Formats: sequence, structure tokens, C-alpha cells
Amino acid sequence: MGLTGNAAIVGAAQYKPEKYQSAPQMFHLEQVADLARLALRDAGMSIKELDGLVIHGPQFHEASIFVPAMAAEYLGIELNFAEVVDLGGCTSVGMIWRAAAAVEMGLCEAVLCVIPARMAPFGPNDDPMWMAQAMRYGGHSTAFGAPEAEFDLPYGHLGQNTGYAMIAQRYAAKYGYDPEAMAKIAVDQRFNAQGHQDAIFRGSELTVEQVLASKMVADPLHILEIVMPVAGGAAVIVTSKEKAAKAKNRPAFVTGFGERLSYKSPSYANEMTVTPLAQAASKAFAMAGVRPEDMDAAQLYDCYTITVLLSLEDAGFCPKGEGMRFIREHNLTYKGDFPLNTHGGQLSFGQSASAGGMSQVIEAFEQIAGRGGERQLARADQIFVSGTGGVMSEQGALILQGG
Ligand SMILES: CC(=O)CC(=O)SCCNC(=O)CCNC(=O)[C@H](O)C(C)(C)COP(=O)(O)OP(=O)(O)OC[C@H]1O[C@@H](n2cnc3c(N)ncnc32)[C@H](O)[C@@H]1OP(=O)(O)O
Repeated sequence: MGLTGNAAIVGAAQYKPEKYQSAPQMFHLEQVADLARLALRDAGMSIKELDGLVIHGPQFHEASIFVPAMAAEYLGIELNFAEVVDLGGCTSVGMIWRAAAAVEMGLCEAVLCVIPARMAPFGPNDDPMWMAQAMRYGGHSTAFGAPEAEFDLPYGHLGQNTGYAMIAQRYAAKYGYDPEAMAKIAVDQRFNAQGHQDAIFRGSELTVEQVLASKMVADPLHILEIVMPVAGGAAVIVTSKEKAAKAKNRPAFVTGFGERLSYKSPSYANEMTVTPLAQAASKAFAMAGVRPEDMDAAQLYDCYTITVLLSLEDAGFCPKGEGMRFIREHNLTYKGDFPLNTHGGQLSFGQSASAGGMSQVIEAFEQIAGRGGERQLARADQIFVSGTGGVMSEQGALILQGG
């Protein structure tokens, strides 16, 4: 049961992450069209070939219903398959497997997966950094009736930074904590970002000492272990094996996936140090018929260093409780023995709302397609990608394999 590797990623596009937008503002629909044009051009395909659309709907605050039909109308295409995915940082991974499954089922032949994420034009009273503000303070639902409103928010558990810090504290109590090993994640990823021309932190390398000396935001997480919100946006084309055979790029076949959702707030999780990625990843590996040790690289969702640590363990790259030892013993750069987040990850490439996770998918595709430039891996045939939504609550795993 599951995917059989008959659908592949053949093209992609993403905006260069920007801290403060200098580019002219675009409405979200304009971004959909722009990203579609760029991704189709990358794939060497025409818009007439598109008959599937997977879109991240929550960006469309102004018209949050009928989103796929509205986007299809704007693009001037008709669809055989449409889906809205809203899984926070797990959205990108969730989009890719849904598109691949629809193609394999014969529902459609070519799917645009798109996350328009640049900011819409501001009104006179809007805060231009609304996205950063929303992420800082509004990460958790304050909806009436939501348990967070009653049991989390009054105690200062506001948004993602504190949630991930709480998980890190629990991990430390259970398995111990090596701040230097954790800082090494950020340092090795920052090294990788120097090899990507669009990385937001290209041009500024890091040391472990700098990470540990940086501002403590939510103990034990320093500012340099946390993503900085940026503006972005991304699109990927997934198509059938037949069309992939004619594609411009070496295709990245989607051979395995897993998805698992748990409680939205870690406060209610039975076990904070084991995430739903454990189930998602083991399903993905089994579906593809491969093991963690077969992977040439891992692109792990990395909103925080603690996310990477837990993902390494839960995906099966090392046993539970041994992640810090694993990090100390391996070189995580694209020159190393365990290439991790070879574009710098969201920590150093940039995190733009839900499009942040698509940068990991796109980096896996680019490596498989042999387009990694100076950071290209000598061997990039099988790559693991993870997506993390909420506070480790929504987890997705993908296995991508070169054709
Ligand atoms: C979405 C999901 O489902 C799952 C997830 O991904 S969960 C994660 C979602 N993302 C977030 O919650 C965003 C987390 N980040 C933050 O909250 C903020 O960056 C922060 C609180 C860590 C720092 O904010 P701050 O203290 O107000 O910093 P601020 O005053 O804006 O900036 C100070 C400097 O540090 C830099 N900076 C800010 N955040 C930074 C970061 N995370 N890393 C590195 N540098 C950062 C700024 O660019 C600025 O530099 P300059 O002085 O040179 O301009």
C-alpha cells in the first residue's frame, strides 16, 4: 500500500528570502501566478499541462473559501484535482505527497503545489512586520474553547518559542543537554548557507561560541538557534513518470511518505520528547523500501535546533537520547559525512511562513537534479525530507529518489 514511485518533482521555484521586502508588493493571487510561471519554466512545461493544484489556503485572508477554484480561474486553467493544505510547517511535505498520490491514482497528470507567502500590500494601519509579529505572539490558538486559551496562555506559554523551549527542557531532564552540540547544528547549517546564493545569512559564518553568547530567548534556546521570520514563497511541479521522462531536470521521484498529527500544544502530549515523526518516518521508509542509513542527505525541518535534534532521533538516524552524541560525532555540512539541511536550513536560508518548509523539499530536489552548485553532494540519489507543524504536533516525512 502507498506510493509506488510513479510521480516525481520536475521543477521548482522560490523567492529569495527577504527580511524587509524591497520587491514590489504582490497580491497572493499574483504570487500564485508568478510562482507557477517560474516553476513551470524550471520544469520546461507549459501551463496548459497543469490539471492539478495544491495550495496553502490560509494566506488568502481576504477570501478564505473557494481558494483552489479562485486560483485556477486566475491562472486560466481547469482542474481534475484540487486541495487546500493547512499543516503549518508540515504543509510542504503534505502538499507533495498529496500531489504524488493524486497523480498515481490517475486523477491528474501535473500538479502545481504553491505557497504564496510574501506579504500582501499593507493598509495604512497595518504593521509591515505583521508576519513576524503574528509568529511571535499568535502561534497558538486563542480561539474561545481552545484548551490553550485557558491552560497555556495565562501562564506565559505564548506561541512557538516557549513551546519548543519547554520540549527542550523536558529533553534535558530526561537525557541531559549539551549546549555546544546544539549550537553545532546552527553552526554547520550556517556553513551550508554560504553555498547558497539566496540564503539570508550568506556572508556571515558562525561559531559555537557566538551561538552560546547570543541572547537567550526562551531557555535553553538562544536567538541563533531560532528561525528569523522572512518574506518568501515557493512552488513545486509534481507530475507523472511519463511526463517526468521528458522533463528538463533529473526528476526526484516521491517513493515514500508518512504523516502523523498529534495534540496541538505539547502541554497535553503524553511524551514530549518523542514526536509523531517517529510514526511518519517509519511509514515513509517502509513504503520506499529503504532505511535511514541509505540516505545521502537529510533535509530536516529546523525551526529550532531542538527540532533538528528530535527529528534526527525520531526519523531513526540515531537512537532516542543519543542525538547530541550523533551531532558531536558527525560533520553536518555538505562537505561532511552526514549532510544535513544543505541549503542552510530555515535557520540560515530563511523561514517564510509555511513556505519555509518548501525550501527543504526544493533543496532535496535540487541536489537530486544535480543543481546544488558549490554545495552539490557527490552522491544525491536518496534524500529524506521532514516537515514539522505547530509545536512538533504535525509531522510529515518524504523519501525522494533520483530517476
Ligand atoms: C510554522 C510551524 O508550523 C512550525 C514552526 O516553524 S514554529 C517557528 C515559527 N517561527 C517563529 O515563531 C519565529 C521565531 N523567531 C522570533 O520569534 C524572533 O526572531 C525572535 C524572538 C527570536 C527574535 O526577535 P527579537 O528579539 O525581537 O529580535 P529583533 O529585535 O527583531 O532583531 C534583533 C537582531 O537580531 C536579528 N534576528 C532576529 N531574529 C533572529 C533569529 N531568529 N536568528 C538570527 N538573527 C535574528 C535581527 O535581524 C536583528 O538584527 P539587526 O539588529 O542587525 O537588524
